[in-house]
Amino acid sequence: MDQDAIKNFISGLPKAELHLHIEGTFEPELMFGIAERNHIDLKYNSVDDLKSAYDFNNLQEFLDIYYSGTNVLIEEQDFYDLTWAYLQKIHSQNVLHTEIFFDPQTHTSRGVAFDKVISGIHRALGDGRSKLGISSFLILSFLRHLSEESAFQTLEEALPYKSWITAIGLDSSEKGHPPNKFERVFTKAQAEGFLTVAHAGEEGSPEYVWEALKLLQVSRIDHGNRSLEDSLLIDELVKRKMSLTVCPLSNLKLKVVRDMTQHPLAKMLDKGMMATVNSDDPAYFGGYVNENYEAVAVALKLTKGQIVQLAKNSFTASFLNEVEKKAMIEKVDLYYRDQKN
Ligand code: HPA
Ligand SMILES: [Zn+2]
Repeated sequence: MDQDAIKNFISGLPKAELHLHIEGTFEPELMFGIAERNHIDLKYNSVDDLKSAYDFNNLQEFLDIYYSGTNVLIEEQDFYDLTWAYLQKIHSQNVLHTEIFFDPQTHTSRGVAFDKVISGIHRALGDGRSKLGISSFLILSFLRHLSEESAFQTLEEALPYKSWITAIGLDSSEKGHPPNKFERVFTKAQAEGFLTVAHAGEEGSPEYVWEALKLLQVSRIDHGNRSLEDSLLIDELVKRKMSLTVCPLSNLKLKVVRDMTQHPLAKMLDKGMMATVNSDDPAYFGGYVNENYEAVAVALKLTKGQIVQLAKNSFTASFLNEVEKKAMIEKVDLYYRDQKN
């Protein structure tokens, strides 16, 4: 398959996205627009000036810029606009279902009310459903560089909005902030009925993945790249059919992998792991879901069958119910069959 054929095949393929930080979809053009209407000065003179700062050596260098970009988000409408722009974008990429992280502490710590953040996102997701036919779930993610107490407080603030939130996640600076720091708050979250996921094994050691499984009882591991360093862990992940939400362009931009040809995704699939492809923070890493599929498909010379497997995995690993999953997977099969004829 040449590159155009791969691109076309991926673009029509029905997909789900399971690892996406809504704050990471903040495109520079929208950032400048919202900054202006909120009368906030960005320290960059232009979109190009801002984009030139998107050059990272590790996760922390990215996070510093990512958090500073959120400073212009103040009103409910800002969170709506941010989410709506993302939904329109993925609609053009044939993403039928998305499960979105949001980081409330990034906003509440600046004095923006939890209600404004979640109401704007929730309203856009409702419009995504009614106007674009995109189904979605929301995942509240704790910032792991902050304290356990702050996570407990955030969970408390979320309880009145329980019906809008499907799962609790864990993101931000991984090293030095192992999952065990959040065991008690995740236990409480589960008792309140939330599912759990956690970023683990992006920069952190395989031990962080073990902890996420055993202490946080996660339904998915976000990233999980470094799991491949531990053969017992690989066996455990395969046995549990544990899904990994892998983010290829993120891994490249944050230097988790040296080169896309070295990306562990092919190895994960070979070993029978439930890997999925996602965009993480598309406005910062140079691509949405389709560009992530394309990058790995080309670099790792994936077959059409493997690309289709990734799309099916994205639905299998989602929080949709079994009937919904089956219907989505049938759409993938139908597409593949049509493409063969
Ligand atoms: O890839 C990530 N890792 C950890 N925290 C994050 N917050 C946004 N993206 C990420
Ligand atoms: Zn992430």
